[in-house]
Amino acid sequence: MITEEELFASIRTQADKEFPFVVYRKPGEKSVKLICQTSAETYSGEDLDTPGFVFAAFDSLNRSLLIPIAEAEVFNCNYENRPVSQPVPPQPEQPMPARNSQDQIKHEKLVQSGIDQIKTSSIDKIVLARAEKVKFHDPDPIPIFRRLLDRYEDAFVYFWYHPETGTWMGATPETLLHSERNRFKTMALAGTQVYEEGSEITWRQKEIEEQAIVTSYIDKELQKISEVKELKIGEPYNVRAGNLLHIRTDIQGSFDSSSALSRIVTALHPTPAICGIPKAEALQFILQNEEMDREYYSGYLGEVQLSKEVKRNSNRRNQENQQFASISRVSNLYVNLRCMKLEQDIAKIFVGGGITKDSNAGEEWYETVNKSVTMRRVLVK
Ligand SMILES: C=C(O[C@@H]1C=C(C(=O)O)C=C[C@H]1O)C(=O)O
Repeated sequence: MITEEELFASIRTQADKEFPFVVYRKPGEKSVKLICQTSAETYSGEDLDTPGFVFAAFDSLNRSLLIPIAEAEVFNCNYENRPVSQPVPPQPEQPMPARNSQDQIKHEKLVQSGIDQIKTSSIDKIVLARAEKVKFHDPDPIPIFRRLLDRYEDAFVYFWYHPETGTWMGATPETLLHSERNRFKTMALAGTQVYEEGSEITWRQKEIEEQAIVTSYIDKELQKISEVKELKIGEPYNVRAGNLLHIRTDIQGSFDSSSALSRIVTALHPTPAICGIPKAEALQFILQNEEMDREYYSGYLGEVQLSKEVKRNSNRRNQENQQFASISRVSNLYVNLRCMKLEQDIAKIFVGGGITKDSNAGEEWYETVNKSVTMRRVLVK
């Protein structure tokens, strides 16, 4: 364990060297982990077989990067969240985009073309995104990362740097895959509304359906993988992510061969929560129409095949509490949402939303503005 001061000093030292690193905290945990690569080398993370931390782009044709544990120093720190003043309803500290801005006109046009495409094709859902450029005042990324840690306890909060990708940060509510030994968990997350303290939560039919089609699509895709067994789909429930609420269904199962992990990830990514249904057609529409490179936004990131020591009690009589330690392999991958790329004094905040035949372009614009609040809030002086 290192102290908070040591943690931030180590990040600075590593950043000065311009060697790859990632520092992150998993949802609901106190411990912040820093993984510092000991060289500037580029390693590929495609196989999901080498223990390390992977950072994969949205478009699988682009490179997936890895910081291998064998090539890195790892530090852990118990981080004490500092209290945040949280105005209700939350007020973003950065100015919101102007009404009828160029960005708004452009995004609404894109969404409308998505709706038209859905109405005239076999596509059910397309997720369309944009990047919002926000100027920030303090070029030092560490205070921004600390505010992310303080504000978003229930998210996967990270700060990643690699010479190949530049600096990225995010606080994502979405798990792509957790796996331990031969068991895995994933989730279907969709539907968005602004969280308002104390008010009763109701969803429109459109949002309920949008989330349900994500669940059944994931179910169907996983069933196609022969190594996947014991698939269980939970009931949908509400989850809060910063200033927003979403509908979530938990999905779990087991697999019976070690190579199944990368097959599951290939089947899931890009999920219908960030790409669409059917996947190939939605992807093609996105790549042809979004007019931006998503880069690592809506890609995935996280721990791959890390060793975890598991202590198990022996069941044998007369050996009370005798423990056996064994090592299991654990992966924790998240979808890279509510994230931004930091370039000098400009933060590029990436935000998107799912479009179905019943969507409205104006509402979709506001959904992306609301989603941008997660990152705007931490870009203060
Ligand atoms: C695409 C994003 O979020 C995804 C899309 C959602 C939606 O369409 O309602 C909700 C949660 C996420 O699965 C994003 O945050 O950029």
